[in-house]
Amino acid sequence: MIGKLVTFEGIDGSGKSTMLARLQKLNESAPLWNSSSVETVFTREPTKETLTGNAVYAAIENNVDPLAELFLFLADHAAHLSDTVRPALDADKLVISDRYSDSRCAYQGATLKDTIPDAFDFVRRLHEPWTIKPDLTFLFNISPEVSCERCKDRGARTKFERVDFLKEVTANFKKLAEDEPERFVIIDAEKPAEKNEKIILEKIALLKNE
Ligand SMILES: Nc1ncnc2c1ncn2[C@@H]1O[C@H](COP(=O)(O)OP(=O)(O)O)[C@@H](O)[C@H]1O
Ligand SMILES: Cc1cn([C@H]2C[C@H](O)[C@@H](COP(=O)(O)OP(=O)(O)O)O2)c(=O)[nH]c1=O
Repeated sequence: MIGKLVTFEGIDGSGKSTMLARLQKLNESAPLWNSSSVETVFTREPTKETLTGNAVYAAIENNVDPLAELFLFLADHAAHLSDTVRPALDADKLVISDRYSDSRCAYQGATLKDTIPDAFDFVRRLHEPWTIKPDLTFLFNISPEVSCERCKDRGARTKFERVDFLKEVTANFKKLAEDEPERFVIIDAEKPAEKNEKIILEKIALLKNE
């Protein structure tokens, strides 16, 4: 495996999809990786229009048992690795994923905290034997209040978009970033996207030379 894996993490409405779309557009005119635009793969978790991704969205909408939900998210991660991430890395590509394993530690670490002892660590350890670790993770940091304000027009799209819950998720993301400071870059996601795009492009350029 010789490509590089970059992930975007953060609570709902922190601007991850907006940034991914900006980079995708930029990549069409000025390739981010090597000489051709096809050498960067833009992807996401939960995956879209796949068997496992559809199962995850159905689980979120139907309030299934949180442990069952975790395993659906994990199944989607396994399928994402084998269908998209591993083949792209094997072909020396840059992979940029909107959400990845840290979302599980942060969100399911919170949904399971009253049912599983040390849920955060349990979720992290479930990934370890088989996941592919990102080379670089941008953590889009906004307050849960701003997040909910930005998401208010999404209707009942996800049950996770509540200030008290997002505070716990934020604390879990913070813990992940503290544990691996060399992998994480914290982005002030309340700042304009243009400014953050510049920071992200600079870090990706550095990664290319590693
Ligand atoms: N840097 C920013 N400043 C202000 N608003 C932003 C910024 N980035 C994104 N937004 C807006 O916030 C909302 C949520 O952004 P989105 O990219 O969908 O977040 P996410 O993918 O993290 O859920 C959208 O309406 C988007 O236009
Ligand atoms: C990938 C992932 C997402 N989620 C949650 C975060 C979102 O609230 C929801 C749907 O993800 P997503 O569609 O990426 O939402 P957003 O665009 O708001 O970032 O699923 C988890 O709880 N665990 C996970 O492992």
